[in-house]
Amino acid sequence: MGLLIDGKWHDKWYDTDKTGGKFEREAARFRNWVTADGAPGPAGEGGFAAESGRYHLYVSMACPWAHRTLIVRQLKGLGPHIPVSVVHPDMVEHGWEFRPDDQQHQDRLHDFRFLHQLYTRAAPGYTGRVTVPVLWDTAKQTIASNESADIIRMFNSAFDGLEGVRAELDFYPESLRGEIDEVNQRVYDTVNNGVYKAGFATDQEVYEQAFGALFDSLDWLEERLSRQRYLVGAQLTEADWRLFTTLIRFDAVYFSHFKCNRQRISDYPVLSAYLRDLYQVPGVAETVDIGQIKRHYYVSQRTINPTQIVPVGPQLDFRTPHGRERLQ
Ligand SMILES: N[C@@H](CCC(=O)N[C@@H](CS)C(=O)NCC(=O)O)C(=O)O
Repeated sequence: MGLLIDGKWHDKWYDTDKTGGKFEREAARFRNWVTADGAPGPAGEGGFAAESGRYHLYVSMACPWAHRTLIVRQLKGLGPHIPVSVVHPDMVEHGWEFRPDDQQHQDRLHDFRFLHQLYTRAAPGYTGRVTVPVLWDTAKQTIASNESADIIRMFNSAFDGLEGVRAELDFYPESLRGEIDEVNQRVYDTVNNGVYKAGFATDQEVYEQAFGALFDSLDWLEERLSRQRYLVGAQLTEADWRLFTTLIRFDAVYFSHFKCNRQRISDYPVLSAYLRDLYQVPGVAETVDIGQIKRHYYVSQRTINPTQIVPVGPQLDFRTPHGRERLQ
């Protein structure tokens, strides 16, 4: 675990001393937008046109932010157009890395050993964290984006003109944008990032605040989802996929490792059925790897789990009937 400073790797844990024990997530630095014709998007530069085979997606199966991009890639039918490389779940002294002797965890594009090499290829003097996901542009030889929230929006529409892409599936429909943005904001602050705020806190009060906000939001979601099948109504949107990647990790990791232990998702009747409903959407289960998820958190985050022992439980079964069709 570390970061690049002026293009050099330093092995350092997050510094929460400067922020009173609070974990503050660093903003992503590469914020260009892939668009259908290469016109500039809401941020960054133009010239990133959606072309088959041009972009390569780097992910970790463990990372909830990368997971969103894998789900939208899968559901939109972008697999044949955007190949993927998967880093090894252990993120230790060199940060995210590939394992040349392990088929599943190789850099299929550059044959790099470490993900930080990709960042310095894009920006030799880069200072900042080396995070997944990364959307690499083989034409410009740079990182198009390393912000998952942006990448899922690009995947949602920019590639719609390519063969086999499911243009009819829209996870950010115009008419629902206001409501989606509103839900995303609360879910991001208190749930997606909320579990990290609790888990990485180095101050009791800071932890308790994050814990309180997290469970207030989970209670709010439990109530909201008792009336409607999905977060903004009858239609699946990006808001659901953004929540899903935290919920699916919750009982296996966040409950114990991040001390988010007021209750498990399986103790919430509505949220647990909702989680199974999303898991059972065709294509989604293939993006979920609980083994890599557990391995990553318990082995990599040694300040929290110094023994690096990975717990054996819990028993999880997301395949049982969810009964949520009746809310349609
Ligand atoms: N804003 C980024 C955050 C990505 C992120 O923080 N990824 C984590 C993995 S779950 C990471 O790579 N962390 C490495 C680090 O912070 O050094 C996004 O949503 O794309």
